[in-house]
Amino acid sequence: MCIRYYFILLLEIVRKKTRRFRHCLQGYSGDQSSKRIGLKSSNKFSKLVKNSAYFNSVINHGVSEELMADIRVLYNEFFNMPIEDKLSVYSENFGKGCSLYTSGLNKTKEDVRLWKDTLKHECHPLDKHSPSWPEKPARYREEVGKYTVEVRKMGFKILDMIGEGLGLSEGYFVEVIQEQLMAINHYPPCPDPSLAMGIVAHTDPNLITFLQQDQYGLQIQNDRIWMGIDPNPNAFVVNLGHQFKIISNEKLKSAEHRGVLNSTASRTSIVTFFVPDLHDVFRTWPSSTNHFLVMEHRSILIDSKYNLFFANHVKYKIRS
Ligand SMILES: O=C(O)CCC(=O)C(=O)O
Ligand SMILES: [Fe+2]
Repeated sequence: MCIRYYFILLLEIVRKKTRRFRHCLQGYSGDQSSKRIGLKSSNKFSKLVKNSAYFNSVINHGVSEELMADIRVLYNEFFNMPIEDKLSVYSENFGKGCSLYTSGLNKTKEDVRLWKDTLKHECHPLDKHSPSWPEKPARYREEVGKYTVEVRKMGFKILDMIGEGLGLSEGYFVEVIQEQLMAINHYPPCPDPSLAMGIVAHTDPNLITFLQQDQYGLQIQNDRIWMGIDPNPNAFVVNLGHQFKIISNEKLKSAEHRGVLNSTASRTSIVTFFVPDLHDVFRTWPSSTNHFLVMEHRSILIDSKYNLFFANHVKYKIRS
């Protein structure tokens, strides 16, 4: 579906309505930006996450490598299906439910084109959401269902470890996490990667994100320098979102990241977002924990500006 954008992009360049991204031509230069850690030692994990503005690549996470590989194959099949097979889930109305869309969500306001197709849907509870998932490939619902359950287990294990560092009781996040969403971003090879972006610089607005990837393309910003994240297909990249920054009193940071393109290989990132209801967080946050900022944000968030706050937050910041 992306290919039609090529011509739009060329036209925009001619009309000087867009610019070239030199940084897209940079390659992956080693695993400088993420620390690879196992899930054995919770202390080590919470310390690392606390002291690091970086993403962390998690290994020994408990999700089987076989399942991760199957999911990779499944999504490659999905995105390579004929358009007619994908049309049943195609939608440009980003809301609840399952949708497949090309480029960004707000094309008229974008000042950069995103060279990607994204499939997104909710995951939990499974029996409520899986009937809206794609019917093809035929094993989609069964396999992705298994995956969401495994990722959920891993997610709460990691959250418990981080929670320990914040003084929260075990299982705290199970009580407040309301939504588990998946976004699968497919970036086909781009004839000229300097004309477009995969996904522009942003921090995730949710609590925590778990990302599986197969090719280089994900970068994070550190001290104003963009650095590549190791594309280890068996690791999960754990990325703290803006909600974590709020509820941790800014002890934890959410890193700005983006996805760049390449001209030879396609790339797929399989991303799971955990989203708590912040009302629940504020209601249940233990009084023994220092939560000055939680209190400060409560007034901002628990009112009519709540939606606006997140809408503004996800508004992409374009940097070249
Ligand atoms: O594709 C990637 O590596 C990044 C995706 C991402 O940041 C997102 O979906 O929020
Ligand atoms: Fe993101």
